[in-house]
Amino acid sequence: MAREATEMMNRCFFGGTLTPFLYPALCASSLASSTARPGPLYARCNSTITTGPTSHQHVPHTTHSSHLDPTPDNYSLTPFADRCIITAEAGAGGHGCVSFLREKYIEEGPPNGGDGGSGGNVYIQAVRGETSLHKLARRRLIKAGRGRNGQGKMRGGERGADVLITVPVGTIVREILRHDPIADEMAEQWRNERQPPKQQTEQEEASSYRKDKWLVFPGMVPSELNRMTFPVLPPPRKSHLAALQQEAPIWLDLDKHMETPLLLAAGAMGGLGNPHFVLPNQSRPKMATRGDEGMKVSMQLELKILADLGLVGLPNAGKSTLTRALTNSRARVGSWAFTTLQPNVGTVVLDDHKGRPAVMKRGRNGELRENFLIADVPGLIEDAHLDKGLGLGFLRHVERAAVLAFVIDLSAGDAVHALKLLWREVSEYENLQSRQLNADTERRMVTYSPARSNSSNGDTFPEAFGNLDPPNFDSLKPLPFLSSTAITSKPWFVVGTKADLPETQANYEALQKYLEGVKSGAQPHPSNKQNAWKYKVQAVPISAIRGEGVEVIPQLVMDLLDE
Ligand SMILES: Nc1nc2c(ncn2[C@@H]2O[C@H](COP(=O)(O)OP(=O)(O)OP(=O)(O)O)[C@@H](O)[C@H]2O)c(=O)[nH]1
Ligand SMILES: [Mg+2]
Repeated sequence: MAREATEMMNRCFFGGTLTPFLYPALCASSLASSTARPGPLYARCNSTITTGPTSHQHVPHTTHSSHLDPTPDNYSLTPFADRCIITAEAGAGGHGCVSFLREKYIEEGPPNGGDGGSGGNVYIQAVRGETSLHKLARRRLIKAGRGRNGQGKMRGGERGADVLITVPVGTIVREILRHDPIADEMAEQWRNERQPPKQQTEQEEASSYRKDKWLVFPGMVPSELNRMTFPVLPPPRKSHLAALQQEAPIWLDLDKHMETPLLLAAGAMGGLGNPHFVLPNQSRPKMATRGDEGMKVSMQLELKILADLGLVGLPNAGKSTLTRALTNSRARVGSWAFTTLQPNVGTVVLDDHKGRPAVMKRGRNGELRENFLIADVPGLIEDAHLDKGLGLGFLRHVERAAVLAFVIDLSAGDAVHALKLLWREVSEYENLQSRQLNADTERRMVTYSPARSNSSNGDTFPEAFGNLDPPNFDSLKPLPFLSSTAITSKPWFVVGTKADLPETQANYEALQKYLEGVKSGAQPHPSNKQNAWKYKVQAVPISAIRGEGVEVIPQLVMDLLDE
């Protein structure tokens, strides 16, 4: 019985986009030929076919709340943030140690101070379970552990603890600022090496005491310190892990679950113990170097939910009720505008072995899809693209949805007008995004100017090269751009909700007629854009509050995912 009904429903729905349960008059002829059984059909969300009130009957107003018609206080609210700025600081290195061997009969033993441990690394990983950036937004500074100092008896310091930043899948990471003391030092040294050699006195050759670099034997008096000669400072060092570090500036689009973390900032190197400074004339050096300071990277994190279906609609259209009807989510539902203040993500289970018809769909790598994600965002109002209402801030979550569903309240006036209004806001948002992308591209463009050749003056190449500034290799490479499909080229369909209310049928029919026109090209695409997707566009009438008509949506979404 259930199978027959579903088949018939599909035939009705996909053949002429008619629904026997909501608007029986529209489907009467096709039903008459396909079924001999009398009585209206009701297909509920859980696929049990029952008899219920017909469309002209009012929904009996009951005081009982249910999953689909909950009381306004029946919802779950999880903390949510989709943007934050964090500073990741790699661990500083531990200091080297000044120590000497002390044993019986060995009065003045050789130096045996260990090296400092290197600092901890900062990693990032996009994981499936995370849904929000609120935890990171609260922390702001994320610091890896400092390496421990070296100790006597040649004992090296322990490494600093690593930190792992876990973010939801769909997070975009952009570097804002970077402070890398070792890279700065290396650049400085590079420049100095290319300067014409100065006449240095022997006194200058040996480095002087630099408090930020040297650590001296405890108990040393200032006069002794002044008399001390310090060896030349060892060159700046980077940990071998720094080679795996993300290139500057960091620009990541973490749109897949990551099995292994990605290194953002490698920990700094520890200082050198006093055995490193033994010289022929100084067998007992009383100095060690301090550990390096860790690098700091400030980044902007932005979450753009990666849902398969994004719901776009005016406030109070019934988006959250539809999310509840399709999923187990407990999005807030209320009969006023802006009930939803933050995006809700629900998981639509395609086959939960409870009688819901299995929707067959294989993913890119051949595995059977068991579920898909649906993003319910706050309602859009007119001029949302000018940052009115809450729309603009949340449109980024539908921007990356594979399929868009325009949810339109059939009982709230002209549905075609509402659809055009929604499309206008969405396409304005898209224009805004492309303008921003162009500005970004311009900012990142590198103007190529060939190096001036001085060969006519008889200069040799290395000398001519020596006069140039150090090349900034990072700026020479084109940075990867975030690939995103234009919103207007995404497949979409319209969900006409509240079809259980009286006098919605004419509105639905007008909407259906308009969409036929769009599909055939008689009407312009509601976004007024050329090449916008319109091939299989259709409207689905539903009553989310009763869970009627919603069962066709999963199959529709799965079909459109291939587009
Ligand atoms: N009769 C009827 N009422 C519905 C239906 N769907 C939703 N409603 C009612 O419409 C009102 C608004 O529903 P919501 O789901 O909160 O609407 P929304 O689009 O999420 O609203 P915002 O979050 O404010 O944008 C609630 O009172 C629902 O009970 C439906 O199919 N039929
Ligand atoms: Mg809502």
